[in-house]
Amino acid sequence: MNVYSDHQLSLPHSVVSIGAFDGLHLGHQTLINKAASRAKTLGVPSVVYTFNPPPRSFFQQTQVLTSVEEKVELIKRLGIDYVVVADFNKEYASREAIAFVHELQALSPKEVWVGPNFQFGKGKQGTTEFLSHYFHVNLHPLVRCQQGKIISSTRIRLLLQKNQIEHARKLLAHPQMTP
Ligand SMILES: Cc1cc2nc3c(=O)[nH]c(=O)nc-3n(C[C@H](O)[C@H](O)[C@H](O)COP(=O)(O)O)c2cc1C
Ligand SMILES: Nc1ncnc2c1ncn2[C@@H]1O[C@H](COP(=O)(O)OP(=O)(O)OP(=O)(O)O)[C@@H](O)[C@H]1O
Repeated sequence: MNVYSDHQLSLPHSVVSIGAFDGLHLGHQTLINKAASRAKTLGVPSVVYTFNPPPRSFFQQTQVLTSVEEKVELIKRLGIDYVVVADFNKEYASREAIAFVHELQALSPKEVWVGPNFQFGKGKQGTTEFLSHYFHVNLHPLVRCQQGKIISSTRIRLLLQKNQIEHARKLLAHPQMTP
């Protein structure tokens, strides 16, 4: 698997999944696995486009669940061909949504896979609906835990704060943590 910074990678075709993916929890893994399986079916490379630090930690100083090294390692284990890790800083966050679209166009995605709550661009102005004007966007349903609650990095952070480590681990479902 090859790792790139933003604006470095250009591909003739691909399937791309996008997100902060902090923690690379079971919901993230399911989304990325789906995108990877679509890439195989279409015979094109799979790309994960992510951000460092996670935007929520940049703006709200939230706890970071996985270092960028851990996140890249976990993505590698999912059998992804390329990872783009964008430096998320003040300059990057102030880019318009259309600038992000132009960057994605360099990857020539046949399909883009995100969750229904994905937003991007300055002030979160870019919606999945906006993205779908430019790409074939597939919205993966939000993965839930056994009790039916949506799995999210925010929920895992809260569990860790409450010292519910085992529960958090179950939702993270990292390969080395499952028996
Ligand atoms: C070009 C670009 C600019 C962004 N600017 C902002 C911003 O101004 N404020 C903000 O809260 N998030 C911003 N984000 C982060 C997104 O809101 C979002 O957190 C990110 O795309 C990851 O999606 P996810 O949280 O669904 O994983 C930006 C993202 C991109 C790609
Ligand atoms: N439970 C889930 N099932 C499927 N996809 C998800 C799930 N949670 C997030 N996603 C998708 O994965 C990508 C990364 O999302 P993100 O990093 O914002 O996750 P999150 O867990 O919702 O984080 P946070 O709680 O910090 O907002 C986005 O495209 C998002 O829509």
